[in-house]
Amino acid sequence: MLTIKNFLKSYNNHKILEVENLQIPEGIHWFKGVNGSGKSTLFRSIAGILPYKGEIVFNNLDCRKDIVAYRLQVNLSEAEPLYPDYLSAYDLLMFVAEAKQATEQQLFELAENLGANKYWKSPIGTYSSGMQKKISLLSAFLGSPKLIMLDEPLITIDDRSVEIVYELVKDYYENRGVSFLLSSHQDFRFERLPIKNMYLVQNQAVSQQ
Ligand SMILES: Nc1ncnc2c1ncn2[C@@H]1O[C@H](COP(=O)(O)OP(=O)(O)OP(=O)(O)O)[C@@H](O)[C@H]1O
Repeated sequence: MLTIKNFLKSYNNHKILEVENLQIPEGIHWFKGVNGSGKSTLFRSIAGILPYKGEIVFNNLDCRKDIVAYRLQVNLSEAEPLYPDYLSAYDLLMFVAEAKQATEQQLFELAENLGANKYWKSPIGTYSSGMQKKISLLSAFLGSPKLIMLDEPLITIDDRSVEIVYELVKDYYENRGVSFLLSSHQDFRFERLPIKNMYLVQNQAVSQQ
């Protein structure tokens, strides 16, 4: 269970999002909203990457107080990942795997599944946007998270990879008890997943649909 209370996020004193009280149960949830509505800001706040006012608690772990334990349970794949050009995805993912206490077996299985092992030893600067996106998606499954946020998971990847992401989400949900927050600015992408709740990010607020 994810609880967000008295949440306020502003950039340069300009309010982006305010959430008085939102309880998100276990399951796969879909966050919709037009470009710039605040979906990435919300996900990055929940991931503990952005400062915010208020309280974010997942499974009794406070995002700011239980820093290490919280981050072992909550993973994020960024919508448009930015990585250093000179690193290889392999080096980067080995580092993330260690931080997330993932086994090499899990890392190698995910890399093979997504086809990332075919190119991951080359520098990231040589990758297409879809190849980078797959590295970001892969990194979000590492370790033993209980909540995975995939921000615009289907943009830039090909149809075959979309199928693989659907299968991974279903597998981690059904067999590992992982909950998911998925975001999309489009209306039609996640119907084939067992979506529990839909939320709309709009007018600086989040409402359940
Ligand atoms: N670092 C920043 N500094 C100032 N404003 C920002 C910053 N990051 C985002 N914003 C603003 O916050 C608002 C929400 O942006 P956010 O990226 O969260 O939206 P989004 O719903 O994820 O959009 P998209 O669907 O285009 O990815 C936008 O108005 C954006 O301009």
